[in-house]
Amino acid sequence: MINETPQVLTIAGTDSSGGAGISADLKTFAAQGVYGANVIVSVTAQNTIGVQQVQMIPANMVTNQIESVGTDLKIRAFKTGMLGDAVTVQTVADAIKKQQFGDFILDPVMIAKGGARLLAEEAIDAVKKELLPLATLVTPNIPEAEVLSGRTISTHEDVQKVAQTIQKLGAKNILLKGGHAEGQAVYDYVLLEDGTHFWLKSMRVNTVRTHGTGDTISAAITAQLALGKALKTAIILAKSYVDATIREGISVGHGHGPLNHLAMVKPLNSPEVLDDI
Ligand SMILES: Nc1ncnc2c1ncn2[C@@H]1O[C@H](COP(=O)(O)OP(=O)(O)OP(=O)(O)O)[C@@H](O)[C@H]1O
Ligand SMILES: Cc1ncc(CO)c(N)n1
Repeated sequence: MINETPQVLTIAGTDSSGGAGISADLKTFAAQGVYGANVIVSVTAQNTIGVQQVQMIPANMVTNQIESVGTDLKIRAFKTGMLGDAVTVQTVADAIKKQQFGDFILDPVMIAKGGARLLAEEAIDAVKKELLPLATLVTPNIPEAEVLSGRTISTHEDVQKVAQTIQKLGAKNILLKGGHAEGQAVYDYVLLEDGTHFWLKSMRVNTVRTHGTGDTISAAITAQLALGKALKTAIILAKSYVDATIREGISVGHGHGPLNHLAMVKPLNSPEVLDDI
């Protein structure tokens, strides 16, 4: 008998250039060895240079996609990415409360690398009130953490204080990603539900090919939780994965290029091809 394949879900937007959003999530899920389902809340005309257009999907279609997944698949963990507007945030919150999808990783996507808004200003309150309290882990980058907390970050001490403020808003566990800071090392900070914390330090890769790094790390954590890892282990494994996808980069597009999601997949062991034996 075949054991049931671990199944996960992403609820997010598409990126026509294939590097971020749903594309990054599904590639990450596959590379991490889990089965990925996808609920699409928005379609973006986007490339490595910027976001040219955003089209939101109607609320009832978002609800129906979530119900279709819920009535058939056994989702062990799920994540949200770009949610676009307040109606969609509310729709997703209402729909996921009716499901048993396991651990919820909330990636509070707000602004794309090129500067385009992926979450309306008026939707920020809805994310804080409706989604933060439901999440197992929230994964803001520095600007997103500043918006959620209403405080600014310039030092490592600020990072810790901001994470504590976000926890007081109702978030259980926080991964505050440090990619947007400066310096030769990147420091991600994790504050856990029990009040313990740790830093993940890695060397910064000098590259512009960082499109979808946030999507990728949150998808990898989702996958590792579905595979049964404890949260701390899942975060560490996911960080190692995103680091490899940046380090072993590929060359696509003219701007912030995508990651190499297959960085850790070993080349196949090819057979020798013989005319005769
Ligand atoms: N140049 C880099 N070199 C090494 N690691 C990086 C680099 N940039 C980002 N990271 C890592 O990638 C992960 C995502 O961090 P970041 O702060 O860039 O998220 P993000 O802004 O949400 O990403 P995006 O908006 O592209 O999806 C973190 O673990 C961070 O440490
Ligand atoms: C659709 C989409 N989701 C998330 C991001 C952030 O990486 C992006 N650029 N586009």
